[in-house]
Amino acid sequence: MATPHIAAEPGQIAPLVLMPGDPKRAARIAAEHLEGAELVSDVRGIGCWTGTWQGTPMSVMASGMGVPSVSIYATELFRFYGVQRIVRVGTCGGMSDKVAVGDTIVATAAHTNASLSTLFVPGISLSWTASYPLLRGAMDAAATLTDATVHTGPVYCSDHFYFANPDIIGGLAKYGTLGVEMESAGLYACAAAEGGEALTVLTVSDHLFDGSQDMTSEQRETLYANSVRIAAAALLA
Ligand SMILES: O=P(O)(O)O[C@H]1O[C@H](CO)[C@@H](O)[C@H]1O
Ligand SMILES: O=c1cc[nH]c(=O)[nH]1
Repeated sequence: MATPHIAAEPGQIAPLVLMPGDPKRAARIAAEHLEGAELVSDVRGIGCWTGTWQGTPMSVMASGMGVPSVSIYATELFRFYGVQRIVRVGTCGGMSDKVAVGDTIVATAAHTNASLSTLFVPGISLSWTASYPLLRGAMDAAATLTDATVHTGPVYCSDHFYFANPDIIGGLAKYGTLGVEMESAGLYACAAAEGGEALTVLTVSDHLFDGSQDMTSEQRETLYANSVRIAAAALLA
């Protein structure tokens, strides 16, 4: 049975899902990395392809931008399609001197200004964290990549792309936050709520402290090779 946002029939989406934000990146990943990829849903232009990765069924589906969007897709995948693991393959802005444009960040946790941290348990601001088995699988894979610079640590999942308050960015950077993006907390929250597993792997596409090496929109769509390799290995771990 289809959901309001996904047209696939039960069984057409694999238990393992790669989830970029950008629908065009999803199409590219499916075309370049999945064998026998078939489009199984295209509601609102959010394509979902299912094929195999090294013989194991895997799907690629975009999340769109922001916590509300990723929360809809992640919830419907976990709750109605039997999805067990979702790994986001995204981009982020660097907000630490330790990371450079082109590096990869594996997000162990997600700070957020989104309301969902305080929606679930009255009086408590919940911490959103990655699934440990996925995190371990990602780092085992990262250790084999000699051409990748991979960092682990918390990221900031922001509800605002253009509202880069210097006090917030500076404060989060002081406490070891590596990058800013817009979906990880929503994904981790939905995994926690639905009993699934989730991880976020990010390519640093620009840097908040030094914009000289920032990627173009085309580079953000296409330069994800290390993130995809790490994300797929995590799904298969
Ligand atoms: O490149 P994606 O995966 O979309 O991720 C980042 O890019 C978008 C903002 O440009 C937000 O979705 C942010 O999280
Ligand atoms: O959300 C995002 C994504 C990439 N770069 C940013 O600065 N923010």
